[in-house]
Amino acid sequence: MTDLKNIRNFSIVAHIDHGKSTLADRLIQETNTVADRDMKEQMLDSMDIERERGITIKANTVRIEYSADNGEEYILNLIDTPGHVDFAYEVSRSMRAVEGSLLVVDSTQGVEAQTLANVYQAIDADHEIVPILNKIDLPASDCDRVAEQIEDVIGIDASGAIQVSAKTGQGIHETLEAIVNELPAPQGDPDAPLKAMLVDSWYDAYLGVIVLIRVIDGKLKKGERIRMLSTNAVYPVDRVGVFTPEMKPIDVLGPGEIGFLTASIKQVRDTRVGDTITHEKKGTTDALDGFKPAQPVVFCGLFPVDSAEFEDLRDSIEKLALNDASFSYEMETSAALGFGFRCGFLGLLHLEVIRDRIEREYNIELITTAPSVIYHVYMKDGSMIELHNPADMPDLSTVDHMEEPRIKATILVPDEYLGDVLKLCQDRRGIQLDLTYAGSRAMAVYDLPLNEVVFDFYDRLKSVTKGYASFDYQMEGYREDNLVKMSVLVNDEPVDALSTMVHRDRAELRGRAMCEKLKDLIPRHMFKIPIQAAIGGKVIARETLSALRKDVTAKCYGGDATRKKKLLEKQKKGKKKMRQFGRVDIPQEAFISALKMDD
Ligand SMILES: Nc1nc2c(ncn2[C@@H]2O[C@H](COP(=O)(O)OP(=O)(O)OP(=O)(O)O)[C@@H](O)[C@H]2O)c(=O)[nH]1
Repeated sequence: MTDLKNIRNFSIVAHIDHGKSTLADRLIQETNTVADRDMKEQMLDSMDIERERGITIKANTVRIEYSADNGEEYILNLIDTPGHVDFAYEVSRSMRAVEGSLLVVDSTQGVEAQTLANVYQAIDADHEIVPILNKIDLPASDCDRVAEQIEDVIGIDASGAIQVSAKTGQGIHETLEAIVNELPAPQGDPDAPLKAMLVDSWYDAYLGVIVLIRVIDGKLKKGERIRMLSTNAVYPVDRVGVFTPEMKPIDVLGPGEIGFLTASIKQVRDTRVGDTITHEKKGTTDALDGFKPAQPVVFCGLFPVDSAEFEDLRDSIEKLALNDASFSYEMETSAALGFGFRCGFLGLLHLEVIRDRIEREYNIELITTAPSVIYHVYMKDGSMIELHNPADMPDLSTVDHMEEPRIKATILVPDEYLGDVLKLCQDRRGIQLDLTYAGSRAMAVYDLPLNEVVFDFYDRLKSVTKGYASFDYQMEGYREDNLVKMSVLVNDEPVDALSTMVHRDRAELRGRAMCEKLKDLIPRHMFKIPIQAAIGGKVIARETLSALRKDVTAKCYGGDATRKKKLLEKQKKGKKKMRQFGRVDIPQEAFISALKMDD
């Protein structure tokens, strides 16, 4: 057990790509926590997808031993936090497990929307904050300007900001010294009843569920029996340990320490992030401040392209859910797509990550239906339904009114692109709440319907600003609006997987755009195919896909058999990624592409 005054717990907050992971790697390397030969780039990003995409998804932790210039030995616990808006909830709870933050800002770029969102979370958690200006090795680095910006925009003192190059290692020693000298030591009572915070949990194929904890008071040893305060479930502890970053068993975790326990807990769902862990006997009854489980906000259907793979899909989804309590699923049947699952995600990135993993790790080709948010449908009889799937929309005559979820979005953008950003927000039914300037950049705050954002807002924002805008959001509750369900009919058959909720005023525009897109996406058939968008029974847009004149093999005159075979095979292959709706084959990509709006 380490003396409290020699422990420092911290996280790193930064905008994506400002160098958080590189800095963490460098701190680990400088203190020889990992032998140089074992040092892979981005030590903390352990999942393959994370490494490939260069994003940090799950919170990771490392314990660093550091001999400071004052001659004392310190334990520094770093909790790495995800950098993407979808995972804001994970950031907030990791923050509550530590006392300080390094605020990393790329000195060639400046403060971005994510920096703001994360640093406010750190301030909320009462953190001491050490500003760090990274990438000073680059010619475009401008530390004075960025330090001033940190003071203007965030409102913290940046005069002592440390100038660092996580690439060359410059400033790393100063950073370690600042962690020791400027961040506060944790407080806690080793003799009080055990009180530990459940920070995170995940599934490991060998060890079962691993629980990341921060001990507040008391001590935890292997072999003891613990109780989860929220459920009262009791488990015998098999192991306690720390991350170096490999898992290393230790005898006891004391106050102020961050480490893990395993306790033959069967699934991640049995552990609630933010929960209080204590001893079964003589434990504390005083739970940590309220925690709220992460709620999925975006829903979509996942169906196998090949319906024979349904059981494989079920298997993969169950396995993924074991490891990710914020991902929800239930079985769904679609008239068009057969058996599949309706799944809930924290946001679009989360959706993409899960979809990628199913396709890649389990080798199942998927059809993803239009993502939807949760609408509140108020019925004439006074009841309220949470609508997760437009296909389940009740008959309009029974509906009184509907509400949709709203967000508060913060966008930071260089002046010259501001006009395009305002237009984009306007087109997405946004209401401007605030518009301010910091240097040559504008900060726009908008109230926007979540529905208009989940699909491709971020992509559009990046494209109209050439990648210079940054964006962050938080949920703001529900508001009534004039919403309708738009169905799509292909060859007079409704395709439920293409139905979406839209604002009444935009339905025509949206419907027309969708029909035009589908006309390009659906291959021509031997017959004419009408493509229609409708609200209730009323058609609001229509396109016709003309018939194919000739058989693909017709020009072979039946003469060259191999060529004919080749053509047919090619056709078959093309078909594999399609699904049949009535007599029409619709390619997989149509389900997503048809919904992308080109504003
Ligand atoms: N020149 C230079 N490049 C750096 C420095 N620090 C980081 N980089 C580069 O900047 C890019 C982003 O760095 P990361 O450490 O992956 O950024 P991050 O903030 O962890 O990103 P997320 O994990 O997605 O949140 C990488 O290509 C790094 O090699 C630096 O000090 N100088």
